[in-house]
Amino acid sequence: MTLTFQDLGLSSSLMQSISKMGFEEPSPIQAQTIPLGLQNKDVIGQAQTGTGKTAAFGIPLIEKIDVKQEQIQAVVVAPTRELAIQVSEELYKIGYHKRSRVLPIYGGQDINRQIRSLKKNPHIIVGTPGRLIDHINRKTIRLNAVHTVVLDEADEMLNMGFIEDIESILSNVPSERQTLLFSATMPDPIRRIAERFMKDPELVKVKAKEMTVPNITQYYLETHERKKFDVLTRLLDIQSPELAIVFGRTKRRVDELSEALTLRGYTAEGIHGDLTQAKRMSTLRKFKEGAIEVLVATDVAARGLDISGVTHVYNFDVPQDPESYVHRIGRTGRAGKTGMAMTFVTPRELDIVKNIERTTKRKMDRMKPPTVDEAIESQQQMTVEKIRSIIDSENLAFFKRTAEELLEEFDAQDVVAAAIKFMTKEPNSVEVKLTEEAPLYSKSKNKGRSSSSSNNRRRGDYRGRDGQKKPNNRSSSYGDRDRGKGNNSKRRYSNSK
Ligand SMILES: Nc1ncnc2c1ncn2[C@@H]1O[C@H](COP(=O)(O)OP(=O)(O)OP(=O)(O)O)[C@@H](O)[C@H]1O
Ligand SMILES: [Mg+2]
Repeated sequence: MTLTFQDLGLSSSLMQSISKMGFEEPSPIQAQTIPLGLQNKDVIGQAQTGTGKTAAFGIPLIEKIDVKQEQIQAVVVAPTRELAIQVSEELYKIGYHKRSRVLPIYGGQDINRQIRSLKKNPHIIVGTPGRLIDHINRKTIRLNAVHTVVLDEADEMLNMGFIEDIESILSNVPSERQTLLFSATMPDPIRRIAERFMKDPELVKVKAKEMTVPNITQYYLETHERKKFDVLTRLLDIQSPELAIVFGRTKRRVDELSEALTLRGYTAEGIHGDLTQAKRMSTLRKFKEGAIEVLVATDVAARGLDISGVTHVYNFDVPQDPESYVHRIGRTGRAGKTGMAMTFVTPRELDIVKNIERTTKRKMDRMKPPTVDEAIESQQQMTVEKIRSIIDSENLAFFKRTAEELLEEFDAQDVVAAAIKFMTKEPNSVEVKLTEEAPLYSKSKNKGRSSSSSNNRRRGDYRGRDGQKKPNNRSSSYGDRDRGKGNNSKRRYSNSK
């Protein structure tokens, strides 16, 4: 029998919130972490992307909040502003009926306004390390009543150079506390933090044969650097994703790709660490609302992002290492939904695919780059479907006389063919500029080569949050067989079974 949230002995106000959020049953990491959290045990949690780690710590954390006590009782530390916002929104929803107060605290926001918000006695704060330290130093935050600390995406905080800040935060909260740490990997510095600052932590590692969830179908396409862009646009035409994320290796790449896609008639925008906070937020908002179909991003920019409705991930440039592959494709196939991931590799990069497959213990299927004809064919197919649905649903009386006239003059087949041609998106060959990237060499072959995107790994990169997407009726006949399955309003995990 599967465990229910009821079995976990949650209070009625939390049960109410959880059911309003549409969660039917706990995900595996939740089933294991929530009881430990409620027993005040320290926990180190590791689980696949998109499997509900936020609620895994959020539910016990909020259960333990005493709303009558007007003090900060829990601190969640997250690597970026967008992630801090995303986590605090999820905690707000979980604590909605309990009326617990959550405040996100991050850099780039007016500090005086934050100080005023802090005076309103939030029960929980979710902050980025730098800004939390700032408030600790200014003594504008009182942490003496904190009984729970959560470190979310600890390895990412390490990558971003926050390790000392985290140590300093942990030294500033009462030692009689519970600490929960979530990390995709456990490099030594994180292990040391666990040894130094945690009490007998219980390791909750959701056993998964594979690092990636099974509901993402994974493909690789062998293609030459110069052909990648055409392959991408053909795939976009054929697969017609609802929302797609295209990953590029560098910031320049992201800028050039989003510009090139726009020139070719796609609604695309890019996010990376050099853009202003306001710009990144507005781009993410548009993407969540469906006003942008294609989001082009660097690895770090998209980490942890929980955007519902991302159906396709394209690795325009092969990812640096297996971990970044796992995080990239993990932007789709979240909460049990299905997704597709396509990784472009140049012939010299084929080793990297092998290496990823070895690490994730999952084979990628080979997909042949589509030809122009296939792209046109599928566009035609879409036109035909459009015509079918117009015939089914619309009153065409007004157009019939003209149709008769045309049919008197021409052969029926010619008339229909002309109409299909007119309605079908022609392949667009507007010239675009893309600077070539050198192939990435497999690490095992070429140790010590510095990573070309490491300059993206810096403070203040960002994430965003789930949103609703406008309905999109486009459909296609190729490559997206699983699309839309599982997008029902009840949210259920199927990837654990
Ligand atoms: N029990 C549940 N049933 C259905 N949906 C859930 C459940 N728990 C969480 N979700 C939803 O699943 C989505 C992914 O959750 P979350 O962002 O916490 O994943 P994560 O494990 O932290 O992923 P990442 O490793 O990418 O950070 C969210 O939209 C969340 O609301
Ligand atoms: Mg997360």
